[in-house]
Amino acid sequence: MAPEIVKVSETMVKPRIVTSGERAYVTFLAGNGDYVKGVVGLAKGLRKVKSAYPLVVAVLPDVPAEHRRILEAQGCIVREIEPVYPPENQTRFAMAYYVINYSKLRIWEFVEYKKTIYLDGDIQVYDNIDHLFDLPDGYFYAVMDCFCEKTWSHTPQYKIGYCQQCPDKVKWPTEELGQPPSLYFNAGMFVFEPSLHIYDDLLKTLQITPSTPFAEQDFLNMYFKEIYKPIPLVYNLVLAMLWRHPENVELDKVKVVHYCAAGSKPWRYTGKEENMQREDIKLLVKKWWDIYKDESLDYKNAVAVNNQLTADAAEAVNQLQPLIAAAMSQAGAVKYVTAPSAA
Ligand SMILES: O=c1ccn([C@@H]2O[C@H](COP(=O)(O)OP(=O)(O)O)[C@@H](O)[C@H]2O)c(=O)[nH]1
Ligand SMILES: OC[C@H]1O[C@H](O[C@@H]2[C@@H](O)[C@H](O)[C@@H](O)[C@H](O)[C@@H]2O)[C@H](O)[C@@H](O)[C@H]1O
Ligand SMILES: [Mn+2]
Repeated sequence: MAPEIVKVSETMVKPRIVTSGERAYVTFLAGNGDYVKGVVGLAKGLRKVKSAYPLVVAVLPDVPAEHRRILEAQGCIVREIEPVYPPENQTRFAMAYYVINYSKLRIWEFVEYKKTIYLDGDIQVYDNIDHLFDLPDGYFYAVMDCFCEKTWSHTPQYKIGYCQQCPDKVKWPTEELGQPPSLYFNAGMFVFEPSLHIYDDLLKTLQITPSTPFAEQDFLNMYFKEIYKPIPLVYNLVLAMLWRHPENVELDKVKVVHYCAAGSKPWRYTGKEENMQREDIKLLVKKWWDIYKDESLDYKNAVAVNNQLTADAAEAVNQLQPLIAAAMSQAGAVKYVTAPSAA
């Protein structure tokens, strides 16, 4: 039986006055390596789709001052967080570096925002998704993951070829393995509400939860299991879906692309890894680079363009003013039109 995917309306049902301070996109940056390029690309992509909300970057202490400067120069709000480590145990993570991803949990402390959308640094937004902030409060929204990549080879679902993306292809053997796995989301993108209460409980629960191969992604799936609501795949295309479940993907409708397949990080792309010579992968990597290299999307240029447009508009009103006054005096009206002062 197919899981119920939340119907997302792209137009607000009732326009609600929201002070932009209530909402923000949040991403996470660790280390002094090249992920900073991913975050710069994300900041420019959100600007290109005219998102109305800021991008907050939660940085670990090891992110160098130069990288923080680059991000601030791109209009990001940079906030330092302390690392979060899972309890000591012998887990082998699917990727050794996943251990740092538990630090993502710090973003529940960002309670100056009522509603936030988390995006990995290896994600790009190609269509405006601000409407997701209007999803009803009290739930955890994210896109369902896929179990078919080798990174899942430690799981029973991988071993029997079961995937939640096609639950009828290989039936889950309940008599042998009990209940099928609960719906499982990819933790590279999710809509959530920061809360100090949840934050404290997350950290407390983490300390008594043995770590598992997909680190904080497994933990978040366990923790939010009761309130998780799947949203359409267009909001987080995990690249492996292109070759594992092409029947579920309409690439021209995809709004958010998650470059998480091995070898697909655009800023490191060599095309040598498996699947990386696919035409759709090459196109998506080029799309990412087109935004990353587009200087008109740099914060300083975008602000300059915006200021110029504002000044031009004020000048146009000033030039129109006497014509309006003359027309109104001819029409016998005596009221005087004053132009808005130039910003
Ligand atoms: O060296 C690193 C590794 C990871 N990350 C952050 O942690 C997120 C999750 O890691 P990654 O996206 O590589 O995991 P994947 O989605 O590929 O499994 C990244 O997107 C970055 O935001 C980072 O900043 N530096
Ligand atoms: O720390 C665990 C990570 O787990 C997830 O990545 C995985 C997952 O998507 C698998 O399904 C894919 O097979 C794999 O390629 C991919 O790396 C999140 O994207 C990332 O943000 C982070 O939570
Ligand atoms: Mn990722």
